[in-house]
Amino acid sequence: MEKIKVAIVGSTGYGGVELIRFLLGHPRVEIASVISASSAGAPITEGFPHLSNLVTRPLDGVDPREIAEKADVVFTATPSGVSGKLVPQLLAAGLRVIDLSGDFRIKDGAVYETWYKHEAPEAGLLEKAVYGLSEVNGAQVKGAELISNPGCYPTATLLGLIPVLREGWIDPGSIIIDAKSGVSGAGRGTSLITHYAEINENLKVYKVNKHQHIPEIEQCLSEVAGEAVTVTFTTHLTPMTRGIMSTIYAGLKGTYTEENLVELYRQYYEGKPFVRIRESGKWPATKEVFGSNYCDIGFAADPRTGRLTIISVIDNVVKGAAGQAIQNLNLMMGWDETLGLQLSPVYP
Ligand SMILES: NC(=O)C1=CN([C@@H]2O[C@H](COP(=O)(O)OP(=O)(O)OC[C@H]3O[C@@H](n4cnc5c(N)ncnc54)[C@H](OP(=O)(O)O)[C@@H]3O)[C@@H](O)[C@H]2O)C=CC1
Ligand SMILES: CC(=O)N[C@@H](CCC(=O)OP(=O)(O)O)C(=O)O
Repeated sequence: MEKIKVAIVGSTGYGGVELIRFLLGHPRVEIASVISASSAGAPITEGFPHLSNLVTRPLDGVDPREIAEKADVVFTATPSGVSGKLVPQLLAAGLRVIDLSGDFRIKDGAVYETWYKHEAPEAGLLEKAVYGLSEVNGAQVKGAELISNPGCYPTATLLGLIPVLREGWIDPGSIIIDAKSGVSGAGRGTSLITHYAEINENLKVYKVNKHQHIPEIEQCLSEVAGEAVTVTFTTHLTPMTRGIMSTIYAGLKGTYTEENLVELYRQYYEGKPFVRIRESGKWPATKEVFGSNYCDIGFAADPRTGRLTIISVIDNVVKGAAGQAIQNLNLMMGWDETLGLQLSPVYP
């Protein structure tokens, strides 16, 4: 079977290393270049012995022309601010790009600058970038030149909310999202907040009303609802390595049972292999998706308060980053979207 060649910039970060893990098992992909800004020339196995005998080529430097000579598609698993400057050069060199950062997700540059606190990429590229929420935007992803991979919290939250919002079953002004993440969501760099002694046996709230994923969630929900939607979104850091649980509350506009919700979601996600809907009264846990590309969703509808609770879980490094990026590569190329991603969650 003919293979395409891919390169990974930021291959020494959590997202990059996870891309390598899945792409090594992808039947239609050859990893042509693993790239590092700080360790070019060194073998990747120096920092990641678990890749011994699996990735034998040394790390390449960040040179868009060289990358274009080796590869057809490049993943940029680079920090926000870095992607915004690098991606235009990669596109100009003729590459197709799947960017994992937040730099191309927000269509309005001024909104981006308010939340990310640095300069937005050029407006034309923000317009061109396809927001790669695979289950929702798969048709636009096909053939795209630049895919902006969604954030980890937005992935769990939007997949949990879109069907019920689109159907008009909830009040768009009533949405509250309470989300928790494992520490790998913060990337591989060390910081006091993710230091073992600070997070072990601890639960921390952070970036209250200031999280950079708020405008991304609101942008997508507003498109779905056809009106401006604002949300209350609170993030927590938990003492686990991987996993996101997004617990979402909204006021119901009618009397809907959990059975109605299960049916609605199963219909909406029919033919979408990575979204699994729990039956009534069963709620998903982060361990049930650990190491996999699944998003599992469950519900509780409370007739006493008229409120709906949606619980949506993903592995932040997989469905929240590298896995969805590969799903988007598959959709971009017109392949079966599960190629290279058919791993069950790790248990126990
Ligand atoms: N971790 C997660 O769960 C998620 C992460 N993301 C986003 O994906 C991106 C990658 O995240 P993650 O892997 O966790 O981050 P990490 O901090 O673990 O890795 C980022 C990598 O980027 C590389 N890098 C840094 N500066 C440059 C530069 N100037 N040019 C080229 N490469 C550079 C670094 O490697 P080196 O110095 O070797 O080049 C580093 O390994 C980020 O934008 C993040 O916000 C999105 C969803 C979820
Ligand atoms: C636990 C943790 O710190 N998570 C990070 C997720 C960041 C991320 O994924 O960055 P993007 O904006 O590129 O999506 C955070 O809350 O900022």
